Amino acid sequence: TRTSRPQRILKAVQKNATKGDPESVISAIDHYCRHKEWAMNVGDDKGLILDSVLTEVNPSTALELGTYCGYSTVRIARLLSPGSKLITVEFNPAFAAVARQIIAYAGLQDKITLVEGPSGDLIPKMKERFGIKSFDFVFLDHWKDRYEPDTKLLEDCGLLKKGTVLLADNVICPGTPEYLKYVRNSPRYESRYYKSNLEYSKVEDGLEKSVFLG
Ligand SMILES: CCNc1ncnc2c1ncn2[C@@H]1O[C@H](/C=C/CNC(=O)c2cc(-c3ccc(F)cc3)cc(O)c2O)[C@@H](O)[C@H]1O
Ligand SMILES: [Mg+2]
Repeated sequence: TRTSRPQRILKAVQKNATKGDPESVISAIDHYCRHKEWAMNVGDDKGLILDSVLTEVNPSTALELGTYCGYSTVRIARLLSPGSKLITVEFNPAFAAVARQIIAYAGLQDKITLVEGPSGDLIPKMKERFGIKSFDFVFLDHWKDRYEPDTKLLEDCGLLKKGTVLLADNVICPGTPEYLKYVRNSPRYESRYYKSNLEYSKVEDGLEKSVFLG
């Protein structure tokens, strides 16, 4: 096909959403992916859990691993208080290019810094490059076998503090067994599973919320 799936999602946003209105961008993507073609956005069902955890944490500094088209980026940034920042990491330039346009369409570019590159290289540079002391909130939604190593890397780089909340997508489907084992068995985390369903489907999936205890 001539266009990519992310490009078709962007077109659906430009056609059906209102510029500067994040809610309409979220709805346009959800409608397109539910009725036209599936895509790996966190989606509306798990999105409600993401919203409730975000409202509870009210992070000043948030990190997202795996931007893709920017759906959860917009979902997170729309709930941030004035002056709060979200850094999102994406290593596929084509996906990053679409995400930038969707973020701009939602009018949230001032709250979001999209950094292109692999998380493994970028996490150690967060302090020096972005003046981050630590993150209040981390959303993990990139390659599933990278959740555990990147969490350990965030710890080692001193980017987690007492009370930092990690929220991980897809802990059931496709599944993140090593990550679950790590956060559920480590004395340094208080973990809880939020049952839901895979985006735009009836298959079970869920989010794992893990609070770093310091
Ligand atoms: C190398 C690790 N570091 C990375 N650093 C920066 N960006 C990264 C990284 N990994 C992956 N990415 C990016 O994150 C995104 C990858 C997400 C991987 N997600 C999934 O595989 C996924 C897959 C499903 C799924 C579920 C059921 C199915 F039948 C089929 C697919 C559902 C989801 O919600 C998913 O999140 C891409 O944009 C990729 O370019
Ligand atoms: Mg996901």
